[in-house]
Amino acid sequence: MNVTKEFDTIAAISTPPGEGAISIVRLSGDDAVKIANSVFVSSHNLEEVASHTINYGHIKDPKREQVLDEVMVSVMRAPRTFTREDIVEINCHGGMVVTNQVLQLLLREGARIAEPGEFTKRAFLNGRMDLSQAEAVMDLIRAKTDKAMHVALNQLDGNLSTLIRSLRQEILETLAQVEVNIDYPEYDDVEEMTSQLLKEKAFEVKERVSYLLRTAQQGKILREGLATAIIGQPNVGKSSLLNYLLKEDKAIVTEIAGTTRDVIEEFVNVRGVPLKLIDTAGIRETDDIVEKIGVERSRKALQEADFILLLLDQSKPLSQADIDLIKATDGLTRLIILNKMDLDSQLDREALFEHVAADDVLEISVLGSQGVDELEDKIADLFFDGNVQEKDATYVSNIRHIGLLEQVELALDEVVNGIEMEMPVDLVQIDMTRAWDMLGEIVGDSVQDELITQLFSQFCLGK
Ligand SMILES: Nc1nc2c(c(=O)[nH]1)N(C=O)[C@@H](CNc1ccc(C(=O)N[C@@H](CCC(=O)O)C(=O)O)cc1)CN2
Ligand SMILES: Nc1nc2c(ncn2[C@@H]2O[C@H](COP(=O)(O)OP(=O)(O)OP(=O)(O)O)[C@@H](O)[C@H]2O)c(=O)[nH]1
Ligand SMILES: [Mg+2]
Repeated sequence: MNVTKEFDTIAAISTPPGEGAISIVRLSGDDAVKIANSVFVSSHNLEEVASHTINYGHIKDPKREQVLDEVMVSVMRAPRTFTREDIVEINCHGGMVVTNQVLQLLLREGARIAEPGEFTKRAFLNGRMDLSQAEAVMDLIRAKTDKAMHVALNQLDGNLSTLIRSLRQEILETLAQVEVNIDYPEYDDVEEMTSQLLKEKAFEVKERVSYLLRTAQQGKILREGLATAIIGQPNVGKSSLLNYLLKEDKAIVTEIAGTTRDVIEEFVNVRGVPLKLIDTAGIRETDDIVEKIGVERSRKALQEADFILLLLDQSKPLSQADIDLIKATDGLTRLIILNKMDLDSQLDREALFEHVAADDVLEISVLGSQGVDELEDKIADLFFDGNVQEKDATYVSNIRHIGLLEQVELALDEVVNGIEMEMPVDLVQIDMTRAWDMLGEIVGDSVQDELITQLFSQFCLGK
């Protein structure tokens, strides 16, 4: 780790902007206590209070003899703190004006405004957590469902780190053994033995990396939500379905075809699967300029979606336009939904099954709340393979981690191939070492300064 450590004292407002009951201004660094004390008026002297205490008093601008706020101030002495530095947290009354003035005062007294994520960055640089744990802090804040939260918490606990470290350790031991064999060849067939060892280990580690990558698809969905486009012709009930799943009247529903003009996105949790639901304008030929743009956006949403709910109105005959949409979504992950089952059927099922598998078709009535439970079951089944998820399973959900693991997989493949092609051991060693390096990047044992800077800059201010 060669990111230069800075020990100046940083300050930021760590609570969300706006009105609240309390807001917290946080300081971290060597001078945190001194700076806070210089603006704190109280019977407690912060430089003398016991660590991990909270202390009542007032914040006062020493130059202007003006009291800014009545506060509670926590003092936490290094190293048993979040950043492993001295931390002071000033609990202000939760208004933006007062809180900002307190912050300004601290900056005047010698603190520097923190960059986004800088507190967590210090926790990382000071060795309190590794990179994947620091990334989990952000995931935790952004988690949109229980499951996503569990994945993040699990990663914050260091479970992914432990797994990655054990893989690294195994590679390292193998590489060490290879060195020993090369330096002290006791047997004639040492070359052969060494190759076999490398091949076996590369294979073993690769299996485990591949397994982790298989969890990634689900992990990514848990984190970002599954982009799910509701498409179909005008008036089939797309917006009605969105509202039903959301349990909220979000989108406008009318009996007029062409009601939805723009793409509407909403996040909804369906049996633990986080869906980013996208309601679209009904797709049809039209001369209306606004509707035309809407239809174009619908087609774009269709292309970008991970998952498609194609709605048909079963109270109408199957039209060429329906068939066109069925064809356009062929090969994509989709469900065909026949809506308006409360009405008499006009849709020829046999004609439909010429184009789609019966298994992919579901009959519902949004208005009559029929079949929607089955729809939710089906969505959950599709994404969790019908298995009950282990609550504590370790997922890889971070795109950076996924990219690195894919490279590790490739490097390990090269090891296996290299040996099968009887390449010299020292060349194969290079690939094995590369796999070790890239695993290190996940936990941050070997990363570039720029990457660290870039990663933490995505954090919230004050975190
Ligand atoms: N007011 C406040 N609430 C907060 C935080 C914070 O910084 N301030 N956190 C920030 O995100 C989270 C809590 N995370 C924390 C993690 C570690 C330590 C800490 O002091 N760790 C010490 C051990 C402390 C002990 O055992 O007594 C250490 O690791 O050495 C503190 C907070 C959520 N709530
Ligand atoms: N009978 C019946 N009517 C329904 C059902 N679902 C929706 N509708 C009605 O169908 C009409 C159109 O519904 P919307 O949800 O606006 O349809 P849409 O697909 O979003 O239409 P556009 O936005 O115009 O593309 C409304 O009058 C709904 O009340 C259903 O299951 N049964
Ligand atoms: Mg609509």
